[in-house]
Amino acid sequence: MQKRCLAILEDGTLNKSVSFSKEEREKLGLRGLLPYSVETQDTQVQRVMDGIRRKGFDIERYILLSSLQERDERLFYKVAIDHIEEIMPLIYTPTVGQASKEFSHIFRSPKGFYITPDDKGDIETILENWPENDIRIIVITDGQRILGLGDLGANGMGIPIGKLALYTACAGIPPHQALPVMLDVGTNNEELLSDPLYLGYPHKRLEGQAYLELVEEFVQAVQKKYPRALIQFEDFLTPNAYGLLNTYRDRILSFNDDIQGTAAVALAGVYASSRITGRSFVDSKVMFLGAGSAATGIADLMVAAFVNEGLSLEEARKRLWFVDSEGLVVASRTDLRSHNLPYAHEAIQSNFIDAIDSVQPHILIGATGAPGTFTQEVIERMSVLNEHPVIFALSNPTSKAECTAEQAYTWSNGKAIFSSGSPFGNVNYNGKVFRPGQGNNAYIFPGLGLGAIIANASIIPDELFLVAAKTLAQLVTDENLQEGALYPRLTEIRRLSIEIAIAVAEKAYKMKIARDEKPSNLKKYIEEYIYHPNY
Ligand SMILES: NC(=O)c1ccc[n+]([C@@H]2O[C@H](COP(=O)([O-])OP(=O)(O)OC[C@H]3O[C@@H](n4cnc5c(N)ncnc54)[C@H](O)[C@@H]3O)[C@@H](O)[C@H]2O)c1
Ligand SMILES: O=C(O)C[C@H](O)C(=O)O
Ligand SMILES: [Mg+2]
Repeated sequence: MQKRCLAILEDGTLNKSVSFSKEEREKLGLRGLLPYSVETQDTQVQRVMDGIRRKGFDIERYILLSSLQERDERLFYKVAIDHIEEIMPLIYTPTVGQASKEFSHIFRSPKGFYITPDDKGDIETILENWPENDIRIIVITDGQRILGLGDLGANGMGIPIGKLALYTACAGIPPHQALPVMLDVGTNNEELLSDPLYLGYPHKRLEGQAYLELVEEFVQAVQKKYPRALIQFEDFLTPNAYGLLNTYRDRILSFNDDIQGTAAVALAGVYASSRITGRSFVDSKVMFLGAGSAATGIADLMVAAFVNEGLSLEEARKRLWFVDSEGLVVASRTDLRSHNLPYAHEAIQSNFIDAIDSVQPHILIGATGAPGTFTQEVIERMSVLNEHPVIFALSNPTSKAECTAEQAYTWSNGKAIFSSGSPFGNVNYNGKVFRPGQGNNAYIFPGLGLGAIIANASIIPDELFLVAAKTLAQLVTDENLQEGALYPRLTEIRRLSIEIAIAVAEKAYKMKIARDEKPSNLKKYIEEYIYHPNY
């Protein structure tokens, strides 16, 4: 039955507030419930932007936007799409980091789906409580490694909510087809456990077999109710991130964004950097600071890319070097995890600076969660070794970046080609304005996910990440590079995501992993599928 009167204004998917026309007000029983003026959606966008700009703190802006998302979904997405450069840092990194830390304190009304160990055996049943029947994309976290902020338990729900808002804003996934999931298995964060307002399962983390069984039960429930849904694993602690990736990558439509999405965005940036440095990718030597899931994910995709260009596996791996909190990753070390072993070269263990001197990398990629680790000495060494050192400070949020954009440009005398996981504003150095690109998986996952959904792929093999990386790199313009950015402007993100989606879907059809027939006009099909927030 069609909703009427207040029920319409209280339904965020139907509400358009003062944009209801006089005729609609008459027909829907809204006369008397709204002020006189009938406004366009653009005028409402203006009012929201004024409200955002009037606030003193980003966390208040986050709360305002979160309430808007509930109250008037289309207006929320219209604001996000039309002002993406201003809004993305408020609904995503860095503000989503702070919002996650404070989640239990700023909580107003629930969004998304929660699973705890108490739900064991019932997940299929409780999933029936979710009102939508056609979920296409799920972002799930267990909150144990939220950005570089550590174990935030159930407070980590901010991340799936934020990632899915980007799926809609950046790639047009219809919001009712997206499901944020918190796998709340407890937290080992004592501060949260002793916080009387903490909303999560107030116990130490479930681990081992019981944990894996809960994930498996969830995956099976999803397969049953939402067999087309793509599951994106997000912000799991590295051992679980790899464990779950290895369990599910060849079995279901899924990927780990921190390992694989990050890999594609970094590889795209590295490809684009060749056009400035003049050094081809295949001749590049890369040093990673940090040897966790993000850095190793990048290296693994780079190996696949090198091998595609004709190198042997061994030659490929030899171009990639890691330094972690214990120093250079070398074969003689006994503390390494299995994902490090392919990159544990025969060399003498050393500290970071000595490793730079001995390896002489062209590209430096930080994924440590440890701020300030790209010191002046590090940037200066890289600048002595390279005319244009390529520097990625990927750790999020901004407070965890290995260095700031300003430091990278200043310490390299304006020579660095710099990208960061969280946004930095333009930097004026010696009269030249640099626009640092944002090396964040947000350039990849929306388009990749859209492509996988469109093809209804059965799995997401590395080839799909490679094609996404190549497509993104090709979309970087000379103008972007002249500004100093290895990535296009975010204002282009919807167009970029569609290009990535087309390339990914095409590849899926070619590899015969698509479960749906290829439409006669793929681009038109995608354009008809995607969500537009206009009233
Ligand atoms: N930009 C992006 O798109 C993106 C994507 C994924 C992850 N990240 C960021 O990457 C960071 C790391 O994530 P992860 O999942 O790889 O974490 P992780 O815990 O798996 O890895 C961290 C690594 O950094 C090393 N490390 C820590 N402190 C160090 C120090 N002072 N010196 C040298 N090495 C140090 C650790 O030894 C470990 O190898 C996080 O801050 C996350 O936000 C960014
Ligand atoms: O969430 C982000 O901004 C990127 C990435 O997935 C991360 O975990 O840091
Ligand atoms: Mg992440």
